[in-house]
Amino acid sequence: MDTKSDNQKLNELNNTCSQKNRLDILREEIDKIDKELLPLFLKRMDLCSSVADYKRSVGKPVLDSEREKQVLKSKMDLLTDKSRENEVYEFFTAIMSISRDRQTRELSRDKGRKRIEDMLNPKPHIQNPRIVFYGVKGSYSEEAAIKYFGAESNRTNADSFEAAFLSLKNNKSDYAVLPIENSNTGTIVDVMDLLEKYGYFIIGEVDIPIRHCLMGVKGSKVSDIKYIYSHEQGIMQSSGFLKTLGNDIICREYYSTAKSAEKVANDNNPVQAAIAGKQNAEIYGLDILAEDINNSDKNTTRFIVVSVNSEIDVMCNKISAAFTLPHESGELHRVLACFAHGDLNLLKLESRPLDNKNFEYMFFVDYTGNLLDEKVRQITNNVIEGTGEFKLLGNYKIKE
Ligand SMILES: O=C(O)C(=O)C[C@]1(C(=O)O)C=C[C@@H](O)C=C1
Repeated sequence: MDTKSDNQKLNELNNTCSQKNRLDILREEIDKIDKELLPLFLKRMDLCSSVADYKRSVGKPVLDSEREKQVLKSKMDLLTDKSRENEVYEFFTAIMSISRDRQTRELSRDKGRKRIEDMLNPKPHIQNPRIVFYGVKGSYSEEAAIKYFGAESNRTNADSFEAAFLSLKNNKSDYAVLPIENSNTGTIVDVMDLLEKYGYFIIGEVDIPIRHCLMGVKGSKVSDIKYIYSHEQGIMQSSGFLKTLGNDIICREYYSTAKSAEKVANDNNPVQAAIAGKQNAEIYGLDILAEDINNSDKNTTRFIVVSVNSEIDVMCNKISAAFTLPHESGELHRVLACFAHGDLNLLKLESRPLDNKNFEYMFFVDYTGNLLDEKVRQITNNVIEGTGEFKLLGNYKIKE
């Protein structure tokens, strides 16, 4: 057996000891430098926080690429040893990224608080309002508009979600009715994004049961159909039925369910059909080829009523918001604890991937409460403190 001599063992021990001492000495040096760096780093961050205040007051964005280039170049110019350029570049790039994150967080908290103030500045509900709904005549949004405002209401349609927002912006309409969530397929994020972009408010909601039908031109039969048009949600929500038609059918995503019915009627071709709500068959003169084809008979879409102004009053009992979180463990738990400790019931929590950050999410919440109530405002402010970006979307009355 190959055993080590005592000398060998002693040498190894000495080596380890001296190596360990050496490491300790080096680490002590690092600690000393870090001690000097720390207050400087904090001071720099505080200055960046003041820069954020300035940027908010003049409406400048956080990122200033030109300034960042300048900062990096000035550090490169200071270097005599050019072989160190990369590490210095990375060091200052990281510092500026941290300061940008802090500025963004601060500005977004201010925005969140400002949004609460805006919400507390309500306007009275408009009598005989002009309504804009999404899609063409016969769309589920029109059905929702009728349910909320009545069959006699003054309605016009918008070809896209954004067109509906523009109609509000240009004072062509008083309220917009738009889909926000489907019980099968979840939140309609584009509408959420537009609410944020325009800074408008949800002032009400209405649920519409979705009962898709397959419809074609007069006299057509299911066996004739080769092309089926519908909104992507209509196709997704009827996937079970579509499978029974076999593989030869081609599904084509179209602007909306009602617009698909209109297209089939206009093309007047017996090989085409549309998936849309029953009322469209009558409106566009089509035959219903199959009824109630959606996967779930509980399929419901929630629509929101949007206004430029908040209409908060004492009857409002539901708050909708969206937020991001720092990507660290326990962050969501901390935010949810704010709702639990404040005794506010969380009605919905849904997460959606963020476009620009892989595997980071935007959380959508609905919770009970009225922001006229000081306690609810306090809890909402606590939530804002714990989140990255916070978007308050509305405070309104839960549908009857
Ligand atoms: O000078 C600014 O505008 C800052 O906000 C500071 C700073 C930095 O950390 O140096 C941060 C973000 C900007 O993109 C540029 C520079």
